Amino acid sequence: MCVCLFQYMSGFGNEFSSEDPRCPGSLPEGQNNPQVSPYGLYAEQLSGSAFTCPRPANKRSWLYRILPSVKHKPFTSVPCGDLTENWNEVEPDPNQLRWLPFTIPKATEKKVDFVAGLHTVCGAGDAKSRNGIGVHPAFLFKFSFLCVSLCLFVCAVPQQGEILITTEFGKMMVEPNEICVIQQGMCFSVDVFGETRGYILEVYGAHFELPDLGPIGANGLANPRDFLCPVAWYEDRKVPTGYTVINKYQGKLFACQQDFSPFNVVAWHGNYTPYKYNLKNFMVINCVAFDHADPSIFTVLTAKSTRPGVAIADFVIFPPRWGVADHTFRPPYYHRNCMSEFMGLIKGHYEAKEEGFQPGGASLHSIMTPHGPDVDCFEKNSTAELKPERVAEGTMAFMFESSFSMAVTKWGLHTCQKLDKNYYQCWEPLRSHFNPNWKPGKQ
Ligand SMILES: O=C(O)Cc1cc(O)ccc1O
Ligand SMILES: [Fe+2]
Repeated sequence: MCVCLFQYMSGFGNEFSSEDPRCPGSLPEGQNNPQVSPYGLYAEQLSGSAFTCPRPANKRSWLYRILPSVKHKPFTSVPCGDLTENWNEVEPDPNQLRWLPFTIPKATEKKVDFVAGLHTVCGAGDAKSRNGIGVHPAFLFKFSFLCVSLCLFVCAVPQQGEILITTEFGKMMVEPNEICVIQQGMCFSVDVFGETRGYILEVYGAHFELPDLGPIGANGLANPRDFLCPVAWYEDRKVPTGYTVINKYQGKLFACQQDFSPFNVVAWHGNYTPYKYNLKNFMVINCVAFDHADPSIFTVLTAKSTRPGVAIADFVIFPPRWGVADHTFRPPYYHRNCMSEFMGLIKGHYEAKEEGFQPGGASLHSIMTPHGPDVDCFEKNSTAELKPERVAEGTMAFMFESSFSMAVTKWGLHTCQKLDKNYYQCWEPLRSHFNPNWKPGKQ
């Protein structure tokens, strides 16, 4: 475990600025492109939105670096392993799907780095038209140096083991129950300190935003001040083997070599940055009268589509909270959804399925596929005394909810060998309680 302490700046989408303290004055004052930048640095812009995007959606950062990113040898294609964007590998499967915890390679086995540790389980859409998503459970043991520059927006959810993410903007230590977002084009590397597992959501063409709060008011859910962005940190070193930068481009991986560290940014400013967020800071809104509120009240981040209110992907959590609803079946309801629901469990037990859905595992309930509480949950909660009680204590389940109809990959259905073939059986014992002689007020 790494005990280094890192510094962060707080806020969501702020205009941040940061200088590595070893080089005071490295950020040019009053302009972005001085004829000669302080300390002889190169100025480089990273655009996260079209130049012409309206101001609230306009994102870019200026990086002042020892050498510019352009100084690299040509990219060549490298194997993608289990990372895919081929959504036609297997026949569509509309069933409720559940996976047992994905296996993490053991310390004795060969090292698995971040890229080799990614396995696409489901997704949809197309990176070329920049409309779609991919879900990649990640499990790896040891890190070998790699830099990854991705053409997408990545939301990483570590489930076991902390991950040290070095980016062009600085370093972030992200532990389970925290999430981090790396944005399109940002170069980063991942260090792990033992057996590590997590979930990655890749969004091809939209930024994650905080959801609107509507009638909730100005505060609540994920508050902007709880998002943390790294501070500038650079290294000026060469390694005999050179550096490999892996680029995910149009759904495929490419590698290039360069003889200097890509983490050579001495100072930067802008509103396009990586960030992390601790889920314990989520200010939970919940029903205090009756009925079960839709899980959209637990949305941490949303990547909006162009249709109002319809997300390419929402990142939703099921945090510890009080359940107090009167005369109500309190757990999730039975439902069929026009959205796809991919769920994972960071820790604890999920309220609708105390057993079977395990930390490090996953489930997928596709568009209009019926799902809901298992039989134990239904029977228990139909007769439970409705006193105020803590729900999901010590638990953190999450959902990637998407308007895309997701395809499951060959890896997800077969190769991983983690598909729980008996999942449907958790609803089999549900029996009819129908009583045709039922009279109002007599039950
Ligand atoms: O299916 C699930 O378990 C997720 C979910 C939870 C909830 O409280 C309401 C709807 C929903 O899809
Ligand atoms: Fe659901």
